Amino acid sequence: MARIEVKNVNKMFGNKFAQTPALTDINFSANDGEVIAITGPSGSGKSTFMKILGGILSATDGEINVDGDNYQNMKESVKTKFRLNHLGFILQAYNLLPYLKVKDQFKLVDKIKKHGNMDKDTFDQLVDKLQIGDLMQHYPDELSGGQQQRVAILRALYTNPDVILADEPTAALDGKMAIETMQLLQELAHKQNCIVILITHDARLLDYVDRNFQIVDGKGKFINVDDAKLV
Ligand SMILES: Nc1ncnc2c1ncn2[C@@H]1O[C@H](COP(=O)(O)OP(=O)(O)OP(=O)(O)O)[C@@H](O)[C@H]1O
Repeated sequence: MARIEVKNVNKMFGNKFAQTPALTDINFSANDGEVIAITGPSGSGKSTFMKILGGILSATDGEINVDGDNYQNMKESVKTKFRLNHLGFILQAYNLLPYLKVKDQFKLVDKIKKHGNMDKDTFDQLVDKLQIGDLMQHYPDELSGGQQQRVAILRALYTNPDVILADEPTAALDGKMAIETMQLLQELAHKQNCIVILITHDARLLDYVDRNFQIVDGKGKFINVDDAKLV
């Protein structure tokens, strides 16, 4: 059985008078050690699907099984604990806390999750790799979009998640940094057996993924990575 299994998931937005389907009958799986790209046109349902995978949004119906447990049926408190211990989110909005300096964004994580966070050596190496050493004393609104994105990436990885969900994680980065970040995510999957699921519009990043799940008009299917046509 795959580590993550999604069966017949539908998502409707709206109210009881008018509903619009955002996702229709989605079936998906992810195994340890895999990098999976989610691709598809704007508005096709990619972010909605990722939010459902991360438990931020509930599906209208269907199953999301993680390690054999139906995520949809978990109590909110269990889901929150699961997210904290297993998931790393890299979101488009970066989600850095505006009133905390960069260094304190990590200290806050230490307060919320006291054990199992990144060791100092690995942290220092990634600070170098992502070039954020000089940013530690700054507040998020003093940073460029790319700098905020790099901090957000390290903060997501800081809890040592085994599932990384990333919504366009390299969109604000220059070409070289985008590729290096993608190589870092690939290394986490292939060497540390994490699952990396990322939404991307950047065809260059497909060189670093194992599988490609394409969503078009709310319907999804795995397609050959080499055949992927990004719209
Ligand atoms: N909270 C919401 N309420 C109502 N409709 C929504 C909501 N969130 C998303 N939608 C709709 O669901 C559809 C899918 O949106 P979604 O953001 O998942 O697409 P996407 O593929 O991630 O797009 P993009 O590539 O532009 O980020 C769109 O028609 C969008 O308008």
